[in-house]
Amino acid sequence: MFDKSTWIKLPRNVLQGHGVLDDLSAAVDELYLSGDPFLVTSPSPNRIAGDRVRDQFDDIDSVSLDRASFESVERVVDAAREADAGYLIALGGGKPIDVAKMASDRLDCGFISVPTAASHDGIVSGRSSIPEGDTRHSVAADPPLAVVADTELLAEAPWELTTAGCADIISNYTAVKDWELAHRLKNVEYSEYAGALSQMTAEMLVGSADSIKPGLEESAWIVTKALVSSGVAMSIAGSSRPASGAEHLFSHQLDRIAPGSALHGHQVGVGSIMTEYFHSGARGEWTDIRDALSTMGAPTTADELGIDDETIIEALTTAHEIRDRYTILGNGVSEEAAIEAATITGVI
Ligand SMILES: NC(=O)C1=CN([C@@H]2O[C@H](COP(=O)(O)OP(=O)(O)OC[C@H]3O[C@@H](n4cnc5c(N)ncnc54)[C@H](OP(=O)(O)O)[C@@H]3O)[C@@H](O)[C@H]2O)C=CC1
Ligand SMILES: O=C(CO)COP(=O)(O)O
Ligand SMILES: [Zn+2]
Repeated sequence: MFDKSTWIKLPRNVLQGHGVLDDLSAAVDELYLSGDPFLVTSPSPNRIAGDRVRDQFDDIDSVSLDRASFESVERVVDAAREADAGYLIALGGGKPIDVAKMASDRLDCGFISVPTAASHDGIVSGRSSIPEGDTRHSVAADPPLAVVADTELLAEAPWELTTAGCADIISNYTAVKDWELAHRLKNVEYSEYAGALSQMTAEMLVGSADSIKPGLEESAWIVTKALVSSGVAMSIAGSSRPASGAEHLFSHQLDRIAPGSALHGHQVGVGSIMTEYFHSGARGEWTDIRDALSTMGAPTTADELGIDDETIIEALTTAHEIRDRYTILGNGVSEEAAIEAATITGVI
């Protein structure tokens, strides 16, 4: 009997462009949602754009979060229930978006993604990434019903947030290699379509590197388009595999042992240089990854991340413990191998 089936969930409306934040309520109207919105944000996004969102709705309560955690999810669930909200609006970077994504799943309601930074590819994805103790959970959740990505707002965000988004996309190269490896060695389910889309997204971004410069709204446009496309690849796969391999395990481990040191995208970019070295050796393509990151102004060394060499090695040797996801790190790399990889690639 034929027993394959798939259910791909994608956003219904994706608005991207200059000033589209002011079309948020129109985009919501198109979704025929019932009830009032509830805004989930964090301090800077709230300061920058909170009122522009609130001004478009008659009745809207909000909560501002300092961090992504299961506690924050509970806080949003309780506050949204209290407000009898019909749906959530997530305004900010990856943290409020991930928290709102998971809370909307708990509340059985939809959410709208309104990124204020082109810093990560969770803007559209159907995954919510939440740390807990020594591990990190990549929880399945519905993707947003709509995405409203205002390139004027995104272009005004600190440039490092945009370079973090570029690096999150460039890391797709190694994420896809890890996924293919896990498919070959561990029979992990692989989607050709999602893998190809993820890789093509990285190639297109690297191909546009010359147009990605601070102060250009065009840069925010190119990077956001890539982030949306990468999120769609995750939604098609039903997992973060197309965009998260060993380089992400390394970054998640850094978040645990050196919290707040560097942006997610910057950490995965540096991780990707080293994991590409593990994949293809000293003469391999790690130099292409390093050069692409460097052209876009993203960090390529421990120094540029603001993280000391010992912490880099500790994260690299223990990254495989973060979660049950087979990658090129296998059951762990030795300290000597980690030092050699980090030294040859110039990370330390
Ligand atoms: N679910 C998924 O598929 C994915 C999830 N992620 C997750 O997303 C997170 C990383 O995203 P990231 O955006 O870096 O995290 P944050 O939401 O923490 O944002 C990074 C920083 O940027 C600030 N910020 C956001 N927008 C602006 C703006 N317009 N102007 C000035 N400052 C701004 C935030 O301020 P403030 O501190 O005030 O909030 C924060 O300090 C990680 O937790 C990662 O795991 C990443 C990729 C995919
Ligand atoms: O950051 C992500 C993809 O870029 C999400 O991946 P995780 O599932 O590793 O959190
Ligand atoms: Zn990422």
